[in-house]
Amino acid sequence: MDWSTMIDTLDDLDVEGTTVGVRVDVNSPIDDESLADDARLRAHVDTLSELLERGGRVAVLAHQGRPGGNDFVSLAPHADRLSVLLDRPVEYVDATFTDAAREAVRSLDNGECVVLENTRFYSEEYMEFDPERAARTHLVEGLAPVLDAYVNDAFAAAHRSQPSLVGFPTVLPGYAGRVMESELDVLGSIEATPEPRVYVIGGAKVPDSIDVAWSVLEKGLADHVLTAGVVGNVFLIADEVDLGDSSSDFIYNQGYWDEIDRAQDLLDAYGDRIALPRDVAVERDGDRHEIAVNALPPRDGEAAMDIGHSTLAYYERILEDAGTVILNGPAGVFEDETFETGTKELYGAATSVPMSIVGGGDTASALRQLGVEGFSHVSTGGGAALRMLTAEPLPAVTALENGPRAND
Ligand SMILES: Nc1ncnc2c1ncn2[C@@H]1O[C@H](COP(=O)(O)OP(=O)(O)O)[C@@H](O)[C@H]1O
Ligand SMILES: O=C(OP(=O)(O)O)[C@H](O)COP(=O)(O)O
Repeated sequence: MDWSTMIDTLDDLDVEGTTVGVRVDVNSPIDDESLADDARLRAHVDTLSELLERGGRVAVLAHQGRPGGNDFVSLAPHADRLSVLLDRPVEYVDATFTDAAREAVRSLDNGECVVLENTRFYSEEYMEFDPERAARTHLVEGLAPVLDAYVNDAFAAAHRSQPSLVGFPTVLPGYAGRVMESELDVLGSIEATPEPRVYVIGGAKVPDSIDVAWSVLEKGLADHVLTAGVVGNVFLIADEVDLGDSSSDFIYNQGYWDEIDRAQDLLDAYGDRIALPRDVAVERDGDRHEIAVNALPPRDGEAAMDIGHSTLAYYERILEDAGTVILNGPAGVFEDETFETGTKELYGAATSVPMSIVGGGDTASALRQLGVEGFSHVSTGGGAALRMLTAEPLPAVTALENGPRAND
C-alpha cells in the first residue's frame, strides 16, 4: 500500500502558530518511578524538534504502562528528560483534558512545549472504541477544542484503537509524524520480503502474540513460528508439558490462562509450522540450570525463566535457512544476567538472516543492554510492528486515512 497518498505528513502542515496535539509513544521501562531507558523518547526528538523549530505550539500526549502495573506512573520524568533531549524547557502538567490542561495548552507560545499527564490515568483511554465513539470520549471532547491539528507519531501504539489514537484524528486534521512515516515506509510491504519467513514470538504479551501467530499462519505469511519467553511457556503447557506450579501460577496471575486453549487450537491447526522450546532454564542453587522438556516438571518453586541451549540450537538451524526473520519479545527474563543467554544468542543468530526486523520496547531495550546489533530494522513498536507484518491494518493509521485533511 502506498500510504503516502492517503495520509498527510509534517510536510503538509503549516506549523507556525498552530497548536498541535502530538501523540507519541514514550512507554518506557521504569525503575522506582524513574526512566530506566530513554530510547523511545529519543525516537521522537526529530518530530518534536521540527514542530517546535517551525513555530508550533506543542501539547504532547502519551501513555505509560498499564493500570495496576509498577510502570503505571506519571509522565513527569518523561517531561524532564524531553526537556534535556530537546534542549528547551518542557513544562509538565498533571492533567490531560481538564480546565488546567486546556489553560496550559492555550497559554503556549510559538516554539513552546507541554507534556500532558499519562492518558491512561483516565479510564476511557484504556478501552478500545471505533473512531467515532472515541471522538466522543471526555479526553477528546475536552482537549480537541484547544488544538488546531493532531500529529500521530506513536507508531508503537498504533495497533490500539484508543481515544488518543483514533478519536483526535476523527475530529481534527491528522498528520503522521516522522517516526510514523519511517515505520510505515519500512514495514508496509511484508509480502515483498524474502522467504522462507520466520516469526519469533517471545516476551510476555501472550494474547497479542497468539493473535499474530494465528494471522500469519492462516495467511501463509509464516513458514515457521518460533515460540519463547512466557509465550513459549504457554505453548508448552498447551502441548501438555508440566512446567510446574511457579510458571503456571505466573501465567494464571497474568490473566492468560485462557490463552492455553487458544495455543492448543493453534497447535492443532498449524502444529507443523510452530516450534516449541526443547528445554528451559530455571534457577537452582543460585545458578542457571537447564532442564529438557521431557525431564520436566522442575523442582518446587522453580520457574521457566529462559529457553535452554538445546532450543537455541534447534531455532538457530531454522534461522540458517530463513530469508526474513521478524522478532518480538525477549526469549527469557533478560533483566537477570542468569537468564539473558536465550535472548542474546537467539537475537544474535537472527542478525545473520538477510532481512531481520525486530520490534518492541522491552526487546529493543534488551538488545541495547546485551549489545546485540546488526538488524535490518529495529522498529519502535513490538505489537504494532508485528500487526503490520501480518498485513493487518493498524487502527490509528486507518483513523488518519479516514479523518479530515486540512485541504478537504
Ligand atoms: N520466561 C519468562 N518468564 C517471565 N517473564 C518473562 C519470560 N520471558 C520473558 N519475560 C519478560 O517479558 C518481558 C518483555 O515482554 P514484552 O513486553 O512482551 O516485550 P516487548 O515490550 O518487546 O513487546 C520482559 O520484562 C521479560 O522479563
Ligand atoms: O510498549 C508498547 O507496545 P510493545 O510492548 O508491543 O512495544 C506500546 O506502548 C503499547 O503499549 P500497550 O501494549 O500497553 O498498549
